[in-house]
Amino acid sequence: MDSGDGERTTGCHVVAMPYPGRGHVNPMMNLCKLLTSRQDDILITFVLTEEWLDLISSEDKPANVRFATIPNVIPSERVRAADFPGFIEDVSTKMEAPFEQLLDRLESPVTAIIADTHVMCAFVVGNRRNIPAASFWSMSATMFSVFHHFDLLIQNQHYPVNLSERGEERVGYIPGISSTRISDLPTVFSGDGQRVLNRVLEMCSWAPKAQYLLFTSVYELEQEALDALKRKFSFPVYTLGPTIPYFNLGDEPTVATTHSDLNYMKWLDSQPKASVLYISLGSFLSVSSAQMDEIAAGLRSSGVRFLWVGRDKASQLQEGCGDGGLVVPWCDQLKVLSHSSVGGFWSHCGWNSILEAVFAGVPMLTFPIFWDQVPNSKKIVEDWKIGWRVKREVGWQNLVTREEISGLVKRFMDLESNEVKEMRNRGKDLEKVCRGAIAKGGSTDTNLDAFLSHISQSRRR
Ligand SMILES: O=c1ccn([C@@H]2O[C@H](COP(=O)(O)OP(=O)(O)O[C@H]3O[C@H](CO)[C@@H](O)[C@H](O)[C@H]3O)[C@@H](O)[C@H]2O)c(=O)[nH]1
Repeated sequence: MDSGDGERTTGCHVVAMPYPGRGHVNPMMNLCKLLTSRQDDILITFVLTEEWLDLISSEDKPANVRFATIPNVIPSERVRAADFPGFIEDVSTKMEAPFEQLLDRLESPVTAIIADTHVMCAFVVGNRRNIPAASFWSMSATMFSVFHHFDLLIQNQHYPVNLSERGEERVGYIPGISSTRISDLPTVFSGDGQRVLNRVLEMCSWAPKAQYLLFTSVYELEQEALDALKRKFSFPVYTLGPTIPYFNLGDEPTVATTHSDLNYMKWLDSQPKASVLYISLGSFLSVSSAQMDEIAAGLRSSGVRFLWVGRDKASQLQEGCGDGGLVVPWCDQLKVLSHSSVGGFWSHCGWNSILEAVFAGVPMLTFPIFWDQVPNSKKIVEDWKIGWRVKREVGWQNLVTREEISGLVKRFMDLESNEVKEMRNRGKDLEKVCRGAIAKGGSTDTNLDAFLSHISQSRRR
C-alpha cells in the first residue's frame, strides 16, 4: 500500500528504508526533511511496515516525502524488546522479498536508496538492480569503527573475554578511538549482545558495498573516528548530523500531554532557569521496576525538580516521586531539552538523545542499558566531559539505591558548584560546535549539498 501524496513530477526519486525502531525511524525522517528542504524536485518514498505507518502517520512530513508500506513480516513493535536477537534475525531474513515487490510497484524509477545499515536486504537489492545505495548508520561513528575493526579485538585476545575478570583492561588500537575499558565497549560479551554479534558484523560488512556511508553524527564531535574511516573507504563518507528536528524548534510542541491540567511546556515555563532534571530512558528497553522505584524515591527525597518520561508507567511513577516534578508518558524531547528551565538530562544514552542533549548544551547523567549506550556513556563522561555516570558498573543487575540517587542528582543540579559550572561550560562549547556544523558552510551543511549533488548526478548517468 502506498500512502500520501501520489506521484509527483520529480528530478530525483529516493527510497528511504529505516530500520523499524523509534531511534532509527526518527533520524531517517529528519534526514529526509533536511534533503527535501534543500531540493524541492526530489521525491522520497519512505518505506515502513504497516504497523509503523500507523505509529507515525499523524506526524508532520513534507509533501514530497510519501509513505509506502511492506506487510508486518517482523515481530510487532510492542514485543520487539522481549526478543531482540529474534527481531534482528527477522529483519535480516524476512524483509527482502516484500522490499523488492515494493520497488516493482513504484511508478517512477528509483535513483538512489538510503537504507539503515541494519537493513541488509536494501543493499542486496540495490546492488542487484544497479541502484546506488547509501548506508545510513544511526549510532556513533565510534560504534561503527568498533564493529568495522572487530577483527582487531579478536587478534588482541580481547574478544571473547569474561568482563568480570578483564573488564578494566584497556583497548587502544582501534583506529580513531580513544583508549577504552573493555567494559565500555558495546555489550557484545554476553547475553543478547553476544547472540546478535555475528548478524551485526555481517550488516556492517555490507556497508562498504554501498556507494555512500552516512552518519547521523557531527564531524567535529567524532573527528578522529571519522577521519580513520574516511582513510579506509574509497567512497564518500558524510556526516549529516545532528539528524534531530532542530528545524522544528520554533513550532508548537507536537506532543502535548496533560497532568493535573498542567501542560508540561507551560510547567517548564514556570520553573527557575536550569533547575529541572529531564529523565528519559528511551523508547525501547526498560529498566527493572525495582530500579524505577529507587529512582522515584531518590528524586522525591532530593528535592530536585524533574520532568520524567515514564511511558506506560507514568501515573504509577508520579505517585512514587511526589509533586516535585511531572511524569509524562512521552514528550517533544528536543523542545524540552532546549527549554531554558532544563539544566540536566538523566539519559539511557541512546545516540539520538545524546545528539539532542549536545545540541541543546545540556549535561547528562548517564545510565546506559545495552549495546551502544555503554560506549556512548564513556564518550560523554571521559571524552567530552559533559556528564557523570550514575553507576560505574554496567548491567541491569546492580541496583542504584535511592540514597545514592538523591545525593547524586543534588550535586549534579547544584549550579553553584565549580565542577558543575565547568561541565556546563564544556556543554555550551559542544553546543556551538553543533550549531557551527549546520550553519552555512559548516561540515553538515556542506555534506548535505555534496550528497544531494551526488545522488542527483547518478540520475543522469
Ligand atoms: O518522550 C520522548 C522520549 C524520546 N523521544 C525521542 O525518541 C528517540 C529516542 O532515540 P534514542 O535516544 O536514540 O533511543 P532509543 O529509541 O532507545 O534508540 C535505539 O536506537 C539508537 C540509534 O541507533 C541507539 O543509540 C539506542 O541504543 C537504541 O536503543 C529520540 O529521537 C527522542 O527525541 C521523544 O520524542 N519523546
